[in-house]
Amino acid sequence: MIRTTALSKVYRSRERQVTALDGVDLHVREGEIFGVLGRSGAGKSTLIRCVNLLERPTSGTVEVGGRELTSLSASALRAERRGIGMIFQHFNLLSSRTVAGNVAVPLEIAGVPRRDRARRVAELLDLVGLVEHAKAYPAQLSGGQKQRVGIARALAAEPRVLLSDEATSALDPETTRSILALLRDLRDRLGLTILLITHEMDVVKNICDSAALMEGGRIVESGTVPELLGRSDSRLAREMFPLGTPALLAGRTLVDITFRGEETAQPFISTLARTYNVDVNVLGAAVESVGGRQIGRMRISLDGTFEHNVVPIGYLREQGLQVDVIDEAEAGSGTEHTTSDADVAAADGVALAGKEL
Ligand SMILES: Nc1ncnc2c1ncn2[C@@H]1O[C@H](COP(=O)(O)OP(=O)(O)OP(=O)(O)O)[C@@H](O)[C@H]1O
Repeated sequence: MIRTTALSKVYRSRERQVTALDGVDLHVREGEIFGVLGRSGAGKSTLIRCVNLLERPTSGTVEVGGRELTSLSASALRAERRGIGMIFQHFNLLSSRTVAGNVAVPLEIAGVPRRDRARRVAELLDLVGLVEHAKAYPAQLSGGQKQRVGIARALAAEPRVLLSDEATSALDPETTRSILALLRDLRDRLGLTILLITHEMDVVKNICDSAALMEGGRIVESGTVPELLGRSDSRLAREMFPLGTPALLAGRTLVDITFRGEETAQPFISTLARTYNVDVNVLGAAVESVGGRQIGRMRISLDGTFEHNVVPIGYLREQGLQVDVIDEAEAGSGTEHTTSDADVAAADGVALAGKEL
């Protein structure tokens, strides 16, 4: 649905030049929610602004819905942009207009007749749960309500694509969750494709089907969340589902289990303990339930050395779980044999807390 090819953007001023994008190949599939993560200055805003050509790339191409935007005339580009809505961190609402008045702006620009406009605005406010606030002014709204107005306005022209530029960064965690739930619901109901940029790992973890990590104007890692989880070297997966540095325990085997939605670990762990009569300790888990399916990682320790546990580990692998046995090279400094399982569990915690890049 969205494809950028070898996208580059160089900002030049008299004193210096900055390469904000350096050959970005991005592919967002139709109907997915795709999150781009990265530290400040990584190039995220430039990328999203290049997708609807608010910013002209220095080189490379941008395709949205099969049309190459970079080759369109100004008027054809204006028409294509109607199919791309955008929401912003600071909402960008007109303070002198009511909620309904703000949502009506794109319809007025598109020349929609007054009666149709009123009907469409009512539908949009219903969609975002703001019917009762139609006559309120932005100053009378909470941050979450303002962002709902921003979302309704972005959807006014019935776009197929929604771009979100740090849309929840100015909101508290609970409001963030409700806005993310709204975005997911809108994607499901309207079949939207959503590209969002964020510096919050929790946003990606909560709603994204796919994610990319940007650094220095490049995409250094990308894939669907299950694909990323399947890569042992994925930084995004480690940040999303952190288990901490493993600490080896004398006479026990440490194992990391990754499950990607097709299976859940817990029933297998119980079966494992019963069938093979092994003592299993869960040392840490970073698990999220997405659409009724569990994805995440879990660290367990099994009684005995690796040689003693070849069969139970084989059993876990046969269940379709990704199983990584941790050896000394990967373990952290806590390898003293006095470390107890309880210490390790306390150190790892059940890592569900928010994490920022
Ligand atoms: N209009 C501009 N003129 C010159 N340099 C710019 C301009 N916009 C961005 N840059 C530079 O391009 C680089 C990427 O900036 P960009 O805003 O895309 O990063 P970002 O990942 O979105 O960061 P943030 O999360 O802080 O917004 C930075 O070095 C920034 O200083």
